[in-house]
Amino acid sequence: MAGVRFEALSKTYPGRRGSEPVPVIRELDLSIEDGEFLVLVGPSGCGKSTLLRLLAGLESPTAGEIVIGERPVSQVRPGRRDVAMVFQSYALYPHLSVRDNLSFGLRRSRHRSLPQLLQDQLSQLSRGLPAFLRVRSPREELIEQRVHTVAQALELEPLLDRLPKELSGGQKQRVALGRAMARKPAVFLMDEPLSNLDAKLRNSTRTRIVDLQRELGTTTVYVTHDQVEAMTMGHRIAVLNQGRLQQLGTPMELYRWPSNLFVAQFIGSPPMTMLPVVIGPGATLLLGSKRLSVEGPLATALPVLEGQTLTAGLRPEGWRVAPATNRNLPASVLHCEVLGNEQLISCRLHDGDHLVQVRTEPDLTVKPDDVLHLDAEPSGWRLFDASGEAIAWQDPVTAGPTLPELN
Ligand SMILES: Nc1ncnc2c1ncn2[C@@H]1O[C@H](COP(=O)(O)OP(=O)(O)OP(=O)(O)O)[C@@H](O)[C@H]1O
Repeated sequence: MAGVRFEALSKTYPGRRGSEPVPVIRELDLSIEDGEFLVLVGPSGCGKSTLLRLLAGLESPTAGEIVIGERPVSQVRPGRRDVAMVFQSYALYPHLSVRDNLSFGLRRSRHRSLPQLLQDQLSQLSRGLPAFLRVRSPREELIEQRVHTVAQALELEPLLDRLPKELSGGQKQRVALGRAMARKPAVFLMDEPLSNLDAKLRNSTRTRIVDLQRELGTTTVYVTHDQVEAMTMGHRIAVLNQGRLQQLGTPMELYRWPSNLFVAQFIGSPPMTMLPVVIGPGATLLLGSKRLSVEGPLATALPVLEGQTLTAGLRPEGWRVAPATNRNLPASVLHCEVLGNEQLISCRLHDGDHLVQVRTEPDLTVKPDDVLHLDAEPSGWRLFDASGEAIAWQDPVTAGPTLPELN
């Protein structure tokens, strides 16, 4: 097993017929620990699949290096990189049984002497014969053993003799996972492997992947668009935008302390509400006629910022529906969604006409056009400057606030 390092990695596709070249990955530096489960997220077209393809060797970098373990691999052919990729489309061989799909990568292994090759051929040819006539090379035995272990782990044993067309989507995806696992690669690459599955199957396969990764300890890079997968599966999340790394951290670090506006709005569903505020005296934010208090690490940064206009963000659970006072914010309800265990209310603040998403308990009865009075959790505020960088976001290493740079 091995960690992975991207060192100043860039990939630019040549433009078509005289059009501009397309930079897709831009000077990316990122280290993935040995045994880590890293989730890669970002908007469509930000370069996630390209990064996986670069790591797998299906694309060559324009500049920079990729290191697997301690080995630079930019010049190494895909088959020699010891990585296995699982795609959204499963990519099973339609004419091969589940058993043969699982063992396909193992049979293709190249380092064999001529006698081994002959022994393996003989072993393959005799597969259809009655057991007492069959010749089994040691390698063939090993392959059978691996297929058996993987089939057991993924509950594929009853399906081993079926063809892919005789499987459900979830079963096909388990075969695709099994094929990657059977090879015991140094690194697993997974490109939205669950996106073709229905919600229930997605949940069960998600936990199965997490358990398997923990058991095998194989370094894994997992691309997804799904917020739940991003928050629950990985040790860390890397957020990409336009080929640049925006933030790397544990799911809760990114959720609680996004390092910029992009991450704040990309991580979390529904996203943070963003409001233009002026920093007032005594750790307060001025929004229209209202004064909102701030507590926590951010409050210590506010005195030096007094008078500045910044963007303030609050997560949906940072708002609370409260009895009317002259301190809280009146808002008109636009619509509500009851999701069983919670309710999401979209409303429009009377101060400044801003849209706000509020997460409440499901039993609160509200309807469109009702007026609610909202309190903001003082420690829930996050602040961003004009360039979109977070102010005083908590440094996860020191767990202390990073104070803003003063001009
Ligand atoms: N072979 C290619 N030639 C030119 N441009 C390409 C090529 N492959 C990808 N691109 C472009 O590179 C950008 C990144 O593509 P990539 O598939 O890596 O994005 P992604 O983040 O995986 O997107 P999605 O989430 O939609 O799958 C896109 O703008 C895409 O059009």
